Amino acid sequence: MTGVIVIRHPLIRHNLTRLRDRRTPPQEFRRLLAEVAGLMVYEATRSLRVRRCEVETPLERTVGCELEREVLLVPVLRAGLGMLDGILRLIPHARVGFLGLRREESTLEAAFYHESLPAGLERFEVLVMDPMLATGGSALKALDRLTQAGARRLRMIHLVAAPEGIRAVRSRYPRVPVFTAAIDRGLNERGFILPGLGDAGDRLFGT
Ligand SMILES: O=P(O)(O)OC[C@H]1O[C@H](OP(=O)(O)OP(=O)(O)O)[C@H](O)[C@@H]1O
Ligand SMILES: O=c1cc[nH]c(=O)[nH]1
Ligand SMILES: [Mg+2]
Repeated sequence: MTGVIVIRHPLIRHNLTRLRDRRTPPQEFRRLLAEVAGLMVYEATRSLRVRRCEVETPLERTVGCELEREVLLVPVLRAGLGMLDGILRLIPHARVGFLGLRREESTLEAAFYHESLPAGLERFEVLVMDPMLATGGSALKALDRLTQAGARRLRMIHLVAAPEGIRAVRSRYPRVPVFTAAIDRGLNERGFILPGLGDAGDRLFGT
């Protein structure tokens, strides 16, 4: 599928398996999720544009490069928070915005309950993070809101994606790349990803 990048690094695959394991407790789940997110961001930011700049070394002036645009990280609450620290470790100068979305259990419809975004989203490279892409309803709401607020350069980063969610995002946002560590088989009747890893938010926060 074009625009969908499955990052299959051995360390990511190893840790993802630990995250899938039902016996992994919240403390370990949190650590592993942050670690995998950090490993994924290297690939997810590979195509960020840089521009030439000059730098003075202790010995002489030379040419280097710097990121062309500011980076904005947007974790989708709650589960996206589990990816934030791992990504911030690699992009410490990034700004951070938040979108709070909760999927209603019976309808699987996602509803907003929080938003905190900087002004002038046009100037950012926006990296939206959420470990789970299931029906795609939450991702679409997040993308709709961010584009409505002016974001032009967006990329999604997930841990586990269902084909249903990928199709939903790619059909409405064909130019937004989707990075994931795995594409799973599909959804069960309650909208959970199979085999998946269960409810990421609950496992992260022990609820
Ligand atoms: O693709 P979808 O069908 O919309 O499902 C995916 C969403 O469901 C989960 O969040 P949830 O609503 O459980 O909130 P939480 O992170 O607070 O647990 C997950 O973190 C995604 O945001
Ligand atoms: O499998 C799923 C689907 C939605 N949200 C989750 O946390 N897990
Ligand atoms: Mg949840």
